[in-house]
Amino acid sequence: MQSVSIKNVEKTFSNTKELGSFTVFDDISLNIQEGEFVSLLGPSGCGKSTLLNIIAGLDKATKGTIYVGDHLVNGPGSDRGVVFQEAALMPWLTVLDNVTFALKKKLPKQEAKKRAEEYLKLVHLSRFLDSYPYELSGGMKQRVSIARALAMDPDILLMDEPFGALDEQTRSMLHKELHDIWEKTQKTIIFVTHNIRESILLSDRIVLMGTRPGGIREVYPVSLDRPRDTSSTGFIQLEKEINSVLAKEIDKVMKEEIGDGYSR
Ligand SMILES: Nc1ncnc2c1ncn2[C@@H]1O[C@H](COP(=O)(O)OP(=O)(O)OP(=O)(O)O)[C@@H](O)[C@H]1O
Repeated sequence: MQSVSIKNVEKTFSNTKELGSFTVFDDISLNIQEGEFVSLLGPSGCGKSTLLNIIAGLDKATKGTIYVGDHLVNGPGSDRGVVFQEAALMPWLTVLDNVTFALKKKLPKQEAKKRAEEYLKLVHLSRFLDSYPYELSGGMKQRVSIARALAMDPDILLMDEPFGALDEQTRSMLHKELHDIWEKTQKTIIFVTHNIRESILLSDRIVLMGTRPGGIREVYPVSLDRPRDTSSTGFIQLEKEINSVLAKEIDKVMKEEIGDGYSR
């Protein structure tokens, strides 16, 4: 497994339609330990996905550096697997073939198939190997997408609101599955969300980001015992504490977007 070290990272988009040159955040530094589960939490537009994409190597920082272990990130790499909000499966391939597809580039066909089956078992989809994506629910598609990323055996799993489009029950089932997978595989996970509960349920640390100016507002270590109980005093207290800071950040965004007419 590997650590991730983010050093003085800035991201500016030049020539945006509305704002011209626009700096999303100007100086983000954060060290994530091997095997740690870290959530990036914050209001819409604060740059969570932008930061995740820079770590993934899908976007470039304007300034600063990212290291995975002692390796400088300058593009996508097999040490990092990404899971997005939409599963983006290949509709013409079965569940098994979707997971086997990329594996076949690095393993002989039979081995790739065996490995894909193993990871599909881990996400409880062994009965659906021959199904096509259109035959699956949203939660099942997301499980395929998690299996596909894990099967490549990356050191780091980067997840961008992976459960954001799912109903509450499915989301809660997948929280448990992801927790078990994380315990079993000991992967380093960076998880983007704007859901406070989700971040407390899953994380070792929660990094709260804000906007205008963009950056890290607070870092909350979560020391509650796992599996976490949403009705425990510690859970509720932390939820309240984070909510009071996040609500201020959201107000700032809403006032700026809607103007003086906005009130909570
Ligand atoms: N390619 C781009 N060109 C110009 N601006 C961009 C681009 N990508 C993102 N932005 C801007 O950067 C800011 C941060 O976007 P980002 O998607 O990272 O936010 P986020 O915190 O992930 O939001 P959400 O929770 O809504 O997904 C936004 O203001 C967005 O409009």
